[in-house]
Amino acid sequence: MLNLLTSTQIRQADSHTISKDQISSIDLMETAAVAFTDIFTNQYPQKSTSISIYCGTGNNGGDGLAIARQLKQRGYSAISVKIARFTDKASPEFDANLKRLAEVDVAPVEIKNDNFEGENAVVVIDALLGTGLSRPVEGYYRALIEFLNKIPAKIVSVDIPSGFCCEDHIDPKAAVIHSDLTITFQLPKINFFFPESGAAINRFEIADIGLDEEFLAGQDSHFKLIRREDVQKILRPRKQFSHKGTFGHGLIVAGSDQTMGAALLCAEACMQTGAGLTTACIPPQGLAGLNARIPEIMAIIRERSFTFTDLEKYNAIAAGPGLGYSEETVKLIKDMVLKSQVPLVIDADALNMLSQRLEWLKKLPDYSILTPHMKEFDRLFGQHNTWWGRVETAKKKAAENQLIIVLKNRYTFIVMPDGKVCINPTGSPSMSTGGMGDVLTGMIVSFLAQGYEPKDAAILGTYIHGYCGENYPGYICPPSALVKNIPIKISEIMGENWL
Ligand SMILES: NC(=O)C1=CN([C@@H]2O[C@H](COP(=O)(O)OP(=O)(O)OC[C@H]3O[C@@H](n4cnc5c(N)ncnc54)[C@H](O)[C@@H]3O)[C@@H](O)[C@H]2O)[C@@H](O)CC1
Ligand SMILES: Nc1ncnc2c1ncn2[C@@H]1O[C@H](COP(=O)(O)OP(=O)(O)O)[C@@H](O)[C@H]1O
Ligand SMILES: [K+]
Repeated sequence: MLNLLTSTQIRQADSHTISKDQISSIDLMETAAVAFTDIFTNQYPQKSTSISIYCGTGNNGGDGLAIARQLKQRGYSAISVKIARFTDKASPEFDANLKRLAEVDVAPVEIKNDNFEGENAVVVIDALLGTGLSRPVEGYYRALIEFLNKIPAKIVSVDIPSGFCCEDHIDPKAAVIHSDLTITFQLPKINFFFPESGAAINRFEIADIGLDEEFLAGQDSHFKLIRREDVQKILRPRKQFSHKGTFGHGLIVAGSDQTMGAALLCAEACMQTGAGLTTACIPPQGLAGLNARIPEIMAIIRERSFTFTDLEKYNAIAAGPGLGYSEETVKLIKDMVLKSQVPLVIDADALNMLSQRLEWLKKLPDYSILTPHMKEFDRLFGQHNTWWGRVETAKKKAAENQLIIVLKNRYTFIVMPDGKVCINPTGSPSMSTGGMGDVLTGMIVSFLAQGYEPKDAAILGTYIHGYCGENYPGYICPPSALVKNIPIKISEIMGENWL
């Protein structure tokens, strides 16, 4: 997994690379400017595009000046450079690149107060402030950021949107550039994955600047980004001499009168993800629908006051999707919490029951997996004002109770009992439609049934769920369509290894 680092750690990686590779800071800046320009010119190939580059006087501004020179040398003809000269301080690399700007025919304009001239460029490159941000942005910088956010130009930020805080709580009132594209150096920054960054980070791309990989991987960090190769390493091919018993039996306890679809989606996801057998425990009204829609699934009919007498025959159990919240369902889930010998996947209504009975947290089998969305999470662990706060609480609760918490969002956080937070990069807004979470639960329980370790099942389920959704060729991805794609998408990820 990719180790995600704080700004301080990235700065240390800069210094380490500079001393280890015996390159100068100005050379590293040049590499960064070239890497940025390569991506930028791919996005905006039209050389007549009018581009205004706003530079601060630190190293982010230094990058901006080097990028201006690069663009001009590559034939971009309508380049203007604006320097926000709000203090007398300037970094040596900024000064050096300002001198080098004379190599190309660009005369920078200095901005010294908030008397900004109109801006008509089609693209603005934002090189005002980078990871050196040490306090909230106020005064002229704030005014300039607010001014740029109002103009119609597309904004491409260098490294981070100016004013962006790379880790810890995000202040919604902070002045920050609203970028259309951020071209970030070496690693995505931790807060790129937090929903509050949505206004500042629409989309990001990574520019490799050659920092020492071993040093980056060796830094202490809780945050890891899941990559395709991690998932490929975990997935096992299905063996030749196998049979349905090889791939486990998943049980789905779900469904009620008005939400039977959740049970069907969850059970089908379990089957399509590869469990050898899937049984859905549903009320009698659901049986005809289940048999008609998914003949592969077996059913246990849940009459009033039903309890399990044979829980041990299942390799993995999920509870909650569309289950309903009644005295009987509470009794059923309590019984499972107390009796199950295997980790449970707890979702939806079962999570809501848990939030009223927090004493169950300690009683759940170790490595059980909770899959809350934001509202379910807050119902469980209290109201939170920030996602950073939510992740901190999740780390604490996962450790205290030896649980895995899959906190769902655009980039789902999988919080492990050891405090590690694995961030899932896959998924798309086409997946924001009811029933999507039920599919995720079915996929996770399926991987558990097949014998994957709980932490691997959570990673595989979440990554592949998002992968299926982001590759769906449509404006929305209906969960019932996603489910049908799962087997093809798993073999696509596995490549030649799928059999
Ligand atoms: N050699 C290196 O270290 C490299 C640095 N790079 C660039 O350097 C950037 C970091 O540069 P710096 O550390 O110079 O920092 P910045 O360019 O982000 O900021 C520099 C100045 O802004 C001041 N400042 C901080 N917060 C402020 C605020 N709220 N309001 C007004 N002024 C504020 C600081 O005191 C500092 O003088 C990265 O984001 C990246 O763009 C890249 O060129 C890669 C190589
Ligand atoms: N914009 C998005 N980008 C990526 N993934 C998304 C997006 N919207 C929803 N999802 C994914 O879809 C699932 C929705 O789960 P949930 O809210 O529990 O849905 P439901 O309760 O309707 O089944 C989560 O796994 C979430 O990560
Ligand atoms: K910037």
